[in-house]
Amino acid sequence: MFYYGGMTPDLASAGNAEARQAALATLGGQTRELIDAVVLTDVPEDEITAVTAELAALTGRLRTLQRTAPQSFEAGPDGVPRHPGNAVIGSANPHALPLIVESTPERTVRAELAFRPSHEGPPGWVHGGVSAMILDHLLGHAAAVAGSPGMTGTLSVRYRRPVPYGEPLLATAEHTRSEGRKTWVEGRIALPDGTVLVEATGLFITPSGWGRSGPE
Ligand SMILES: CCCCCCCC(=O)SCCNC(=O)CCNC(=O)[C@H](O)C(C)(C)COP(=O)(O)OP(=O)(O)OC[C@H]1O[C@@H](n2cnc3c(N)ncnc32)[C@H](O)[C@@H]1OP(=O)(O)O
Repeated sequence: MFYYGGMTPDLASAGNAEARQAALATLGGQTRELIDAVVLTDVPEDEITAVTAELAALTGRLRTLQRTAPQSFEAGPDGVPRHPGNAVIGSANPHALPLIVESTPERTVRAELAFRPSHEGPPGWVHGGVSAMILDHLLGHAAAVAGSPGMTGTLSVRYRRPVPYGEPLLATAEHTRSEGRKTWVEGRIALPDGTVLVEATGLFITPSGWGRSGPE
């Protein structure tokens, strides 16, 4: 486990910290709804202007006290690692789906997901960079589950078919081999019937000084 710090000591204490994380996750979820509403809105222009003014006021309230350090990366009460600020899995990060990654007994990983309208790239389809980001994280998680946590060295993505948003999909990944600090992983995003839409292979490097759980 590693900890970036960033929370004041009183907030980091027990139940207080849990309640705060829950509140931040709720804020993150509401903001995701806002982002999609903005992307899809068709209200009249004067309403857009009025909402924009209200949002500016809300943004100002949140900016009155801002963290200067990243969110912590730590185990939750259920023992599952969590990183609320992460762009892929972070409950408190509106950019995150958030992806919920499960490990299998075979030490592979899987995540059920549905992209959002805000992930659009080509009209009606998901942006290729967003698919790559999801696979990057999932492959990294697979390397970690296999006992070789690391940073992405290379990521190769093959886009087989356009990826829809708003539909259930399944992402899976598994470790293929390791040599010293280098670990190769592969994964894919597929339709529920198994049709592969995007597949990726990645090389993850365990930086010197990291243990089997990440930075120490
Ligand atoms: C559970 C959570 C999952 C989270 C997943 C998140 C994934 C991410 O997004 S990580 C962020 C994106 N990646 C990065 O920012 C990485 C930036 N790069 C770095 O920090 C460093 O270059 C790092 C850590 C990859 C390698 O640094 P370092 O440990 O000094 O490696 P170094 O000693 O030079 O090389 C070790 C070996 O790896 C190889 N290698 C290093 N970098 C690369 C690379 N990019 N591509 C291919 N091979 C590489 C070297 O050739 C060497 O091989 P060999 O042992 O055969 O000679």
